[in-house]
Amino acid sequence: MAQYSRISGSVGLITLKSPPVNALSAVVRQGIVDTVEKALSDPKVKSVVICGQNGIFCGGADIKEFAGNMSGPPLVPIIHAIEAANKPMVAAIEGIALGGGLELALGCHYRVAHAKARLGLPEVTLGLLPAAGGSQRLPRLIGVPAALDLITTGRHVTAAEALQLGIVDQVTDHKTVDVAVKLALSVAGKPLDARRISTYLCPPLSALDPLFEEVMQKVRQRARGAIAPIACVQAVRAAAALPYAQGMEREKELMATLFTSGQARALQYSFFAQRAVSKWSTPSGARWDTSTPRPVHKVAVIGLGTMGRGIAVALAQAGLSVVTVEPQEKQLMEAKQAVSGMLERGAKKRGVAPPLNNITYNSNIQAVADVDLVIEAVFEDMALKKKVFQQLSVVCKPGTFLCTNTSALDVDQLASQTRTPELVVGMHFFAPANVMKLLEVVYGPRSSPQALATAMQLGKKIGKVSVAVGNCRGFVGNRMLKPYIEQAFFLLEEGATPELVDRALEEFGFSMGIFKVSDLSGLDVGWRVRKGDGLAEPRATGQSARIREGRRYSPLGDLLCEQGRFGQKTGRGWYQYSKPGGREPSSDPWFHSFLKEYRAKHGLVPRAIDHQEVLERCLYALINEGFRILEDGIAAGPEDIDVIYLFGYGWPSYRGGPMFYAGMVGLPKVLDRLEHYYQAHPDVPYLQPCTLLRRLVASGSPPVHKWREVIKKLHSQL
Ligand SMILES: CCCCCCCCCCCCC/C=C/C(=O)SCCNC(=O)CCNC(=O)[C@H](O)C(C)(C)COP(=O)(O)OP(=O)(O)OC[C@H]1O[C@@H](n2cnc3c(N)ncnc32)[C@H](O)[C@@H]1OP(=O)(O)O
Repeated sequence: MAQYSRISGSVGLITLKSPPVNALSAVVRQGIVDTVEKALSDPKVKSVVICGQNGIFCGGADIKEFAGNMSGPPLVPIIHAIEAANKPMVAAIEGIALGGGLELALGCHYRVAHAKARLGLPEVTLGLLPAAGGSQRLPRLIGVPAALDLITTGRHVTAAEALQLGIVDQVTDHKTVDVAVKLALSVAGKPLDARRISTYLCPPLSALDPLFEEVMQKVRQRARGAIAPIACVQAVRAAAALPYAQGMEREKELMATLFTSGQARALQYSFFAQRAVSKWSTPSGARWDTSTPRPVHKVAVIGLGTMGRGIAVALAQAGLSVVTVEPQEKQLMEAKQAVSGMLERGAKKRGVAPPLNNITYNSNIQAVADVDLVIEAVFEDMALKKKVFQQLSVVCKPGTFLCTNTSALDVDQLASQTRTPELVVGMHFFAPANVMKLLEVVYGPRSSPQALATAMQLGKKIGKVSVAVGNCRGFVGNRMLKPYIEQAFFLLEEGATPELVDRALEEFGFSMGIFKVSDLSGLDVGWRVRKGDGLAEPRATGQSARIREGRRYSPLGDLLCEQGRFGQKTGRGWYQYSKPGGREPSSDPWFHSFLKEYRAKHGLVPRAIDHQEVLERCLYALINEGFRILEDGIAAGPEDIDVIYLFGYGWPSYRGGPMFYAGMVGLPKVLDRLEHYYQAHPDVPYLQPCTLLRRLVASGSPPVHKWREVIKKLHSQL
């Protein structure tokens, strides 16, 4: 709703009231219509201030409404009425003015922002464009290049930047509403024509066409298949080229296409999924709202390899006190230099002082005696990790949470090395740990709800999207990756090339195909794991060379590693590079003839494989494993899996995550294709459709937000 009052004798004050972010729901929009009418018809009122309650101006349109039938008064005429008013309208912006919230403010004749406010048009991140006049008013106000930047990226700007760009007229450290009222009093009765942004001409550009061509090219490259950024450029182009009314028509037309698109649905789903994962629960009944985290001020990081360094940086940047431990003096010194460099570069980017003093460097594990929480990040070796946990159990003060950054090992085995297994959880960061947003927080059967809640809270504090997951080999992300990679290997055996597989995946929207990713992260990583599992040993030639434990196995990755081809770091992998450490992959004739020989040796007759098959086999195998994870209770819901893939594995955001994507494709189709491929490859268990998928299809393929009900029923029957 919106509340109306009159203050300082002649100022009408309209307060948006719709917690938590004063989104413009139908009720709020109706409230604005009613209160604006009241203010304009009250002869005592000479000017009007619009603000939001609880220090928040407005978070934009109510995103929840987009999924249903939109009712209530539309926003565009409301903003037109405000701009056309014959009394000065002033927006008092505290907290945030985003999307429709900023568009509402742009309809006002003046804008005052609090110094801590953030403003932006983030519609593009929801698969939309600013269709309440934002795409037409912002370029008229701040010029085409700056508007293109804000609208196509959706980035938020600070009040200071907004002032510099000309989005707001004034920034204050004091009470924003008081300052806005003062301004409203001072401009009462003054002419308003020059304050109506829709009447402005876009600041002229010498070469409009080349500019838009250049921007469009850049945006297309960055968007990698997303349609909203393209539509945003087209809408701004209309602002630059057309009179306002025609520009608004174009804005509406473009929005109509986006509004009903699958991409918008996916992006809006992922907005809510991101928030849903913070409301975690476990099969044993622990929940986010009944578990109290303990405050964490001082954290230790054990091991300063690549992961440990990134974790230390992330913690220090969030203002935590960090104790690092690296027993090798030389490694310790190198790490100190590297970490300081990372902190300095990060601080320079953010325009703050580097938090160098937040970190101490130690070679003795005794240094962690008084920390609140430890994150172990030593080499991925169970025996080594067990030793560290035994030591931690002795050295740390009682009550210290002990976390491991393992990417796949059994958290419970590590917990059993300590006297307090209830305080042990996994905190699985993704490389580079100071950049990647994802954190898998892994609870074992003995982890306490408080330990889980504390790790989740710490993740949030350091800016991660944290997802609580159960303990199993590879947890959620890496467990699902296994069938995906396996299919990619099989496709090479059957006739595909790394180039073909990667192209199909990149056209789908991944920034890199699986073979390029494998070259980047190092083929030896998977090789070590396979060797540890007893899979990668040389076998006799013939049939048995491609069978392990009764199932189909491709030794292609092992064979490359045996040749010392570890990817980018050795300059050779699935592709070749100009030098060891080179970054630009190019097709490698050696690999192609090796593959040819390999197929011939194993009697494999290559066939034509198209993009469709690549996508179906790689992605549906991954999705099938996702269903198994849900079945096993390792992830609480499809949103958890999707958020993990969106933030940790480069899944294209406009496809919503693998589980959402399965729903978009249609569960019956996914089931049908898996059945087809399993029939063709009965020695590949990952292709066998799992029970939950079958159950969902049998229950009419409900939408993704209803899957939890089916999962619950399935669990109760098991
Ligand atoms: C044939 C078809 C024709 C089509 C024609 C269609 C016509 C339609 C025209 C409509 C034109 C409108 C144009 C305007 C569009 C928009 O405005 S889109 C929305 C733009 N705004 C945003 O993207 C902001 C989104 N929110 C955020 O970024 C953050 O939430 C925040 C505001 C910065 C606050 O962050 P934080 O403090 O970290 O809190 P959160 O946990 O993120 O959020 C708290 C709760 O608030 C909910 N929420 C936030 N924003 C919205 C919103 N805009 N709508 C609904 N709900 C919102 C969020 O989900 C959290 O909820 P809970 O999890 O339940 O607590």
